[in-house]
Formats: sequence, C-alpha cells, structure tokens
Amino acid sequence: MPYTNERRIAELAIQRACILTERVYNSQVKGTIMKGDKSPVTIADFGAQALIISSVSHAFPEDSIVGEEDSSDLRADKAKRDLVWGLVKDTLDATKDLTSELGDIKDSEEMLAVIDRGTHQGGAVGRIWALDPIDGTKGFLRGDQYAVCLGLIVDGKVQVGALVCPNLPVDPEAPEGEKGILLSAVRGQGATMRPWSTPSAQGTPISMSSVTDFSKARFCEGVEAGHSSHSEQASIAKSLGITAPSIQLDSQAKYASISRGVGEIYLRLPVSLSYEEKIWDHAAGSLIVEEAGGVITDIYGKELDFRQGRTLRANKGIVAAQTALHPAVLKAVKEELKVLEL
Ligand SMILES: Nc1ncnc2c1ncn2[C@@H]1O[C@H](COP(=O)(O)O)[C@@H](OP(=O)(O)O)[C@H]1O
Ligand SMILES: [Mg+2]
Ligand SMILES: [Mg+2]
Ligand SMILES: [Mg+2]
Repeated sequence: MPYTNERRIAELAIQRACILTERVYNSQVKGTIMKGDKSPVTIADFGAQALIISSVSHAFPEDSIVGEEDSSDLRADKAKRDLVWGLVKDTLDATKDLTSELGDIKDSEEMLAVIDRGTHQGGAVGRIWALDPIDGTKGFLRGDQYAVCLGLIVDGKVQVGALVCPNLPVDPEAPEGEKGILLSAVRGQGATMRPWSTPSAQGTPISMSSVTDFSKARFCEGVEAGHSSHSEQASIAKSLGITAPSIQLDSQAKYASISRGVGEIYLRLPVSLSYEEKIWDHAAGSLIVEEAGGVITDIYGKELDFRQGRTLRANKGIVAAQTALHPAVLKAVKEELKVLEL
C-alpha cells in the first residue's frame, strides 16, 4: 500500500514529540516568546519541531520540510536554547529504541540546524512535509487543547496526515477518562484513531457523524476570537437551524473531533480577508476529515490549494462538514458573506 512507511514514521515522530510537549504542558516553565507577528511560541514548539524534523529527514533525507518555527529566537537566547536542548536530549535518551528508525541529534548546535530544515518555501512539485509542532499554542498555554500535526504533500496534494491531540478524551462519552488520541490517514485508505498511549496498537477506522438533521447537528469552532469570527459562525448556525452550543476547541483538534463524529461541521470564517491560512494548520487535519468521509472547502466552496507555498493564499477560511450537510452549510456561509458584502 502506498505511503505505509511515511504514515508509520509520521506517527512515531509525533508520538515521540508529545513526550516532550506533555512534559512542558504540565510544567510551570514554558519559556514563552512573543514572535514578530505577536503570536506566542514556547520551548515545546521548538523542541517538538527539532524532534519531528530530525525523524522525517532521517527517514526521508531527500524530502522538503515546511515547519512553522525557525531557530532565530533560540540563536539569540542561550538560556532558552539550553532549555530546549535539555528537553530534546532527555526525550531522545528516553526513546533510544526509536533511534534506528527516527535518528538522533548529537548536540544543541545540530538541533538548531535541524529546526531550520523547516524553512522550505513549499510549492506545487515534489514531496513536502507540513509540520505544526504545536498547533494551538494559545490553547497549550491556557491549559486547553493543542495538537502536534504532520502532513505529507506530494505534488500539491496531501497524501499522508497524522496528528496527536494529547488532551482529547479517548472516549468522547467519558470526558474524565483516558486522554490522548492519535489520528492518521493516507489518501484513499481511510482514517484511523487510537489512544496515544498505545503506540503499537492498530488504529480503529473513524468516520464522520451520520446526523443529517441540522436541528440535531453541532458545529466546531476555534476558541480564539482573533482567529475566526464567532458572531458570523453563530449567525450561520442559527440560519441552518442548529440549536446546540458550538464545540469550541483550539487547534486541529476540531478536525479530529468531526472526523470521529463529535460534531458534524467545522466553521472557520476569517476575521480579516488579508490573513492567509498556513499550510501546516490544515494539511494533516483536512486529509483526515476527507478520509473519514467529510468534505472540506474554503468559504467560497473552493478546494484547499496546497500548491501555493507556505500558505493557502488561494483560499479564504474553512468550511468542513459531513458530506450530506456540506452543500447547505456552504450556501448559508455564502448568504452570510453576501449580507456582509465580503
Ligand atoms: N488571524 C488569524 N486567523 C486565522 N488563524 C490564525 C490567525 N492568527 C493565527 N492563526 C492561526 O490559528 C492557529 C490556531 O488555530 P485555532 O485558533 O483554531 O486553535 C495558530 O496556530 P499555532 O497555534 O500553531 O500558531 C495560528 O497559525
Ligand atoms: Mg504559531
Ligand atoms: Mg498552528
Ligand atoms: Mg504552531
């Protein structure tokens, strides 16, 4: 089956990175830096990027990598760099059994160089990995949801997607039970999910909800009001006859939620038309939703275009839904936007 090894390496790489991210998530020391675009990054974002890029380039040395972060802040701050290297080294030491498959990093200098292997510009040709080492850094800092996300784009089309949501419950009906799920998909081979804590277990197939009655439907949206328009999303839900409160989750946990039937719709209406969604925010989750039987477009009904570089510059916003519901949802979105003359 195509991409079997890519799926395996992607799963192992993000699982290992989550050992590091969960350690920081549960510690007081996050080492948060505000980046130039006023968004936060923590020592966990950097550490996860180093571990995951090291794994991908060990297994597939010819592939290109688009990663959200770069090492400039760490080169400028030795204390932060040492903190990140300490986390990476501890994680590598704790997972020596994976070294043959995932490679190693010998020192902090090499770690910086590995992080910077993610500065590729993306594009329409070749094998390009899209990595979000921590998606939902604001949720991570708030103690809510976040996700570690990795997708493989081949000639502009996502072929492999894998993401871990360490704080989503394994059983949605038992929110106080075990937490941490790993989802993955290969195009044409379906999507599966398994507890993050059982690396070797085979994933179980997942699928979108079968609800087709809007009065029983639920929609997912982000938590951050600065990342999508809650008022427009609420107005669209109302026009569709949705009465249930929205499921608010940070990160690609929203894709994870609808792909296993917890919610039927994901709305991400832009708060500014100049913002360009990043490919790493959507590559893995969009494929998992499609392989779980869902449909995903932008707010104009266009397919997501991963050929444009590091951003989805040919798209605006996200409308993902169970297949039977997507056309009506898109119509309601267009009605709303017409009202707003966007
Ligand atoms: N103005 C904006 N509109 C849409 N998304 C934005 C945004 N500003 C930041 N984001 C993205 O929203 C992502 C989180 O999505 P969500 O709000 O659904 O949890 C962030 O990922 P990171 O946390 O990896 O930086 C960031 O890339
Ligand atoms: Mg970020
Ligand atoms: Mg992100
Ligand atoms: Mg991120």
